[in-house]
Amino acid sequence: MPLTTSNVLLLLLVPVVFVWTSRTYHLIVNYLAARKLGIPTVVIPVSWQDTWWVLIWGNFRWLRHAPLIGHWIDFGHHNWAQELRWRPHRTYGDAFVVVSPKKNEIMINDPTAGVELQTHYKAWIKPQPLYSIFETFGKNVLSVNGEDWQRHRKIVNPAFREQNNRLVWEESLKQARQMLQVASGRPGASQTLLDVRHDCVLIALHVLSAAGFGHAHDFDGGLRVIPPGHTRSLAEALMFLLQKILLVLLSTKFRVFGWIMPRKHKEVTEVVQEFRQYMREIVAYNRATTQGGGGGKAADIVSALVEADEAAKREEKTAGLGMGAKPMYLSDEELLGNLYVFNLAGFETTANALTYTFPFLAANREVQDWAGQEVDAVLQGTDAPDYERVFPSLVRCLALMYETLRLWGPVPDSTRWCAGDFQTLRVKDHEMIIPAETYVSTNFYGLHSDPRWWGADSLEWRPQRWIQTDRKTGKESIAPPPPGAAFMPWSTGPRVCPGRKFSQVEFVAVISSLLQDYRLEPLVIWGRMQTKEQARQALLDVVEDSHNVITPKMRRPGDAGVVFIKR
Ligand code: HEM
Repeated sequence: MPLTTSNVLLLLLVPVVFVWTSRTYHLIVNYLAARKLGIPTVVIPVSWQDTWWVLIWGNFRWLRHAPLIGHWIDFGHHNWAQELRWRPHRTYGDAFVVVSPKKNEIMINDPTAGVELQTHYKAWIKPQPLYSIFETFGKNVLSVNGEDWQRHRKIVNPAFREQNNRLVWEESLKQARQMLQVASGRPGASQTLLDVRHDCVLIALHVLSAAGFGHAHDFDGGLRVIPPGHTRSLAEALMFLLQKILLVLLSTKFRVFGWIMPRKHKEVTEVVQEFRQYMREIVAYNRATTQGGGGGKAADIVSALVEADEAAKREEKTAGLGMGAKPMYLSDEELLGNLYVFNLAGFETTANALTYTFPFLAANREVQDWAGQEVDAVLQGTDAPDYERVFPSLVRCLALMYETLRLWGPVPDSTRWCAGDFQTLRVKDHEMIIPAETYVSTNFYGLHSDPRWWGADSLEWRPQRWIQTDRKTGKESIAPPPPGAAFMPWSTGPRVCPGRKFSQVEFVAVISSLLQDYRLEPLVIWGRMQTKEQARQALLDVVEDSHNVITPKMRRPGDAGVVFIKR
């Protein structure tokens, strides 16, 4: 065939027509399947399941309010729940299905159905296409299902014991004090929310390094040091892996990526290798120290994990399981996979909870004084508050965390699909038969802020809502969510976050250290604002203008800030 212009055009057109026809076909098939569910449908031509669209979605954000196609942009983003919360459910109901050429996704904003999806982990499992993103270093407790998950969780659970929480407490106090010294020593004791995020990330990284991996460092310097035999610090490697998770996925899963972007591929390969080496060294060290079995005295997570794994190996030997029987322990690759996930799940989540709490505190002086009263009464001026005595009494500090997670938790929605060919799911009086490979996502942000359950002030940060007082003793404790509501920022049921208490202890230690010695005020950034009230409003605006990069992130953290006032 001669290479004429019309032939070239034809050659280019053929794949376009093929892709278009195939997508239209799948859209129609999916639409017909969605109709059978008996709930409202929203049809979109592109979705977050199209990788290419995820990469360019941001450029079309401005079209969100355009008539007719605005909702393509809204629902075409994987974390629309973060921005829109419960609002689309007012139009489409507490269960509706988003139909695209990829897989159908049912969105749920019903507390009972949401709890069922999280709790019945055998019927509603984690979809592999979504969770394989967390398997760069091996399968792990977060990503697997069924019997495999039970094996992982049995070995992971003992690592999160009270002994470990005490270590988290002590390390968090140390980090918080050092951070407060650095922060209050900055010019004018003031910082933008960018500095706040930076400080909170460093605290969380250091606490995880000490209480998770047995390596304690000082706040200033610490983890950024490059040990002999390495080319990057652990902090640097970790931040790269977390912040470029999509790049890491593309580079490790698709060989073609290396041909198209050789420089990026090389960088990813180096960082992955570096991180693997760190984790291998940590495991080797812990294996050596737990040799002989049962002798592990260290309180950090990894030593307990390695100890539990070695114990499972011994148990298996004693039980004399025959050839072909499934192992009871974790392979080396699975061990590494779990260490990676502890890093991923353990630091970004808590760092975020702290980062979002600072601006709210600075904008609400009365809440600082309210929580500060408790801190003064419980700590009574001591510099070394004892974990067992103090932590359970700092319920107002914990209420601050609940309230921040209610509005800005790290996981805006949570997706499952059914095990087997189908499952039934009831939303109020409507029962659906949900076929295999249909995503079912619980809208956490909707459930946590819908005014039907949380009242007219549902979008206000008001930690007092979490405190109840015993009429007889006057003792305060955390109140349950309002009647009919569900609150599950750490998920719920057997797959509830094993690091829940770890994160609570860390948060309370940091916040109580802050309130013991300081109060926060909104920072007036000269040239941008003039009054304290404008500075306060800027804090709230910057928080509200968040997008989602693995977890919620403020788009303009440099546009508002806080000042540390010594008491
Ligand atoms: C504010 C802090 C935290 C929040 C809000 C949080 C939230 C969550 C949520 C929602 C899940 C369920 C995820 C899913 O279903 O896909 C989860 C699972 C998990 N989290 Fe956390 N997390 C926090 C801190 C931590 C910490 C500090 C660690 C470890 C050091 C940790 C380790 C894990 C692990 C290993 C899982 C998987 C559990 C399983 O599937 O059995 N998390 N977390």
